[in-house]
Amino acid sequence: MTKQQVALITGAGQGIGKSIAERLSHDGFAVALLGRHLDKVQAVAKEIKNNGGDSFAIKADVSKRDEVFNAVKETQDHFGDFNVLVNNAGVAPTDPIENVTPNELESTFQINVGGVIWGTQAAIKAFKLLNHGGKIINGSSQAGQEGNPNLTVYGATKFAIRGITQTTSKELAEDNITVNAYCPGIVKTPMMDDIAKNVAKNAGKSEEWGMQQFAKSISLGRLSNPSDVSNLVSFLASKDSNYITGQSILVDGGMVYR
Ligand SMILES: NC(=O)C1=CN([C@@H]2O[C@H](COP(=O)(O)OP(=O)(O)OC[C@H]3O[C@@H](n4cnc5c(N)ncnc54)[C@H](O)[C@@H]3O)[C@@H](O)[C@H]2O)C=CC1
Ligand SMILES: CC(=O)C(C)=O
Repeated sequence: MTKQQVALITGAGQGIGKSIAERLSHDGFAVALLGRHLDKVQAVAKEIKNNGGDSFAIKADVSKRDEVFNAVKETQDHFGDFNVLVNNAGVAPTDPIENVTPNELESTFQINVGGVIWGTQAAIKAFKLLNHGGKIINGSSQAGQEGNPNLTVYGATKFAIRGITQTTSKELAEDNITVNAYCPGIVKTPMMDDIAKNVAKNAGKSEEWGMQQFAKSISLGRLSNPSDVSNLVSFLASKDSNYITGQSILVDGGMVYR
C-alpha cells in the first residue's frame, strides 16, 4: 500500500492556489492550505474534506520566515509526512516605473521572493528530517519570461523566481529534491482582475480595455482558467516529473515562445 503523499500549497485561499489544492487532493494528496486569512483557507479545506479529501488549513504570512517554518512543521506533524511544497502565494502591484515606491519594491520582494526562499529552506529541513527527497514547485509567470509594461517590480520578482528555481535545483539534486516552476499566462483570478483594473485606471480606459492589453497576445485566443495551471502543477507534483528539475514551464496559451 503506497503511503499517501502530502503537499503544502501557499496562497491557497483563492485563485490558482485554491485550484492547485483541489487538484492535488483529487490526485490523492493530503493537502495543507496556507493563507494570510484563516477563514478563506479553512473554507477551501472544508470544501476539499466535503469532497472526500484530507485537508488542513494554516494561517501564515510567507514573508515571515518563522511562520513559513512553522507551517511546514505543522503540516509534517499533522499528516506524518511531507513531500511537495507549492510556493504559490504572491502579490502583483501594478505601476508605471516612475510611480514605483520603496515600500512597493521591498514588500513585493519580501512576499514573492522571500516566500519562495523561506519555503524552500523549510522544505529542505523537513525532507532531511524525514530522510527522503521531495519536490518544490514555484509560482513564476509569463511575466517572469517577458517584460510586461506596468509590472516592473512584479516581473522582477517572477524573473528572480526562475533564477532561484535553477540555482536551488542544482544545489538540491544530490538530496533527490527537484525544483521547478510554473509560468502561467493571463489567468482569471482576483489578482488578474486587479491588474487589469489598475492598468486601465493608469491609462484612463475601461476595465475591459485593461484586460484586453494582456489577452490580445494569447495565440489560443482565450484567457486561462486556474485549472489550466493546476493541470501542469499536478504533473510537476507527480512521479512522472521525477527526471525534470530546474525548469520554468510556460502554460500561457501561447504568449511567450522560449
Ligand atoms: N492570475 C494570473 O494571471 C497569474 C498569476 N501568476 C502567479 O500565480 C500565483 C497565484 O496567483 P493568483 O491566484 O492569480 O493570485 P490571487 O491574488 O488571486 O491569490 C493569491 C493568494 O495568495 C495569498 N497571499 C498573498 N500574499 C501572501 C502572503 N504574504 N502570505 C500568504 N499568502 C499570501 C493571497 O491572500 C491570495 O489568497 C502568484 O504567484 C502569481 O504571481 C502567474 C501568472 C499569471
Ligand atoms: C499576473 C501575471 O503574472 C501576468 C499578467 O503575467
